[in-house]
Amino acid sequence: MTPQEIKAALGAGLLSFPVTHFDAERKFHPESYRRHVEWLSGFDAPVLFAAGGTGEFFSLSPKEIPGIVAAAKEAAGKTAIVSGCGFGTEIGVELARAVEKSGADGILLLPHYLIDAPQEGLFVHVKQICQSVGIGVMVYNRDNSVLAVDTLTRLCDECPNLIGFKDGTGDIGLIRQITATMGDRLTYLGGMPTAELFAEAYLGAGFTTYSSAVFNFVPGLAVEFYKALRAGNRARCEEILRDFFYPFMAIRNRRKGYAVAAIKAGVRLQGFDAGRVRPPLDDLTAQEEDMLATLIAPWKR
Ligand SMILES: O=C([O-])C(=O)C[C@H](O)[C@@H](O)C(=O)[O-]
Repeated sequence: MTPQEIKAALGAGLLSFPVTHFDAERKFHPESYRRHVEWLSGFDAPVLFAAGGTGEFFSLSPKEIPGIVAAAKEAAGKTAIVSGCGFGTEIGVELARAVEKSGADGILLLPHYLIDAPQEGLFVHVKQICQSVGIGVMVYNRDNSVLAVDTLTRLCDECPNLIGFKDGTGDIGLIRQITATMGDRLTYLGGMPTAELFAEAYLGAGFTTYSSAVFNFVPGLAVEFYKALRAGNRARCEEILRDFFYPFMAIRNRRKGYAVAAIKAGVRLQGFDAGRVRPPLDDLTAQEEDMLATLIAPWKR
């Protein structure tokens, strides 16, 4: 896909980040992953993100990621696949080139590793990643990698293939300034943990769409929420928030890392052999998994 094609696809609907499936030794488990991606691509998601945050990008070796992208491409049919990318600039450039060769339709650049950096350093980092590939790039704005409006403007001027901006800061003032300044130069994607909890506010701030982690295991419900939101059906959104998202949030908030581990548990509960999370994350306890099973029972496939 060209950068403009992936930009349009990103803006066409609800997005999601499949978990990465592991076997008993916590090695990538392609067969189970492909079955899951194939199931998800049957729902209304124009783009899926392989090896993103929910896909435990931070626990994968850069060598594993092109294979994960290739497996997602094989299983996804017409659904476009964007790959996670990140770490420092050197690794990021190598990884960006490798996933482009594996067929990725675009790249999501996650925050660089560990250290805080000045705006000029972030500018050079993002620019070098963009210039290393021909496919579209979107930046994930959060933690140690928050771009000021001026930096983003310079990047858009110098990198025609920078097509997307995903936000995980929750800083409504900043993101409104960005959408008001950059207009339709970028596609905007809400990416707070359990994005539905913030989706209405992000749409109000000019965002195009959001990514749903729970789409991994209750895709029908995630799509229903998305459609109700887009149709302005606030009553239905609030009902789904109360029946599903707030109880899910209570489980997710029990321990650090559950924004990913609870999603993987949900995928296992739907009958996929997704395996356990890799350290430094940890899995839900048996009791917490039972709570999740009760919550998702009405949406069992
Ligand atoms: O990198 C990631 O996996 C995300 O931040 C996307 C998730 O889908 C997030 O939006 C969520 O938890 O709903």
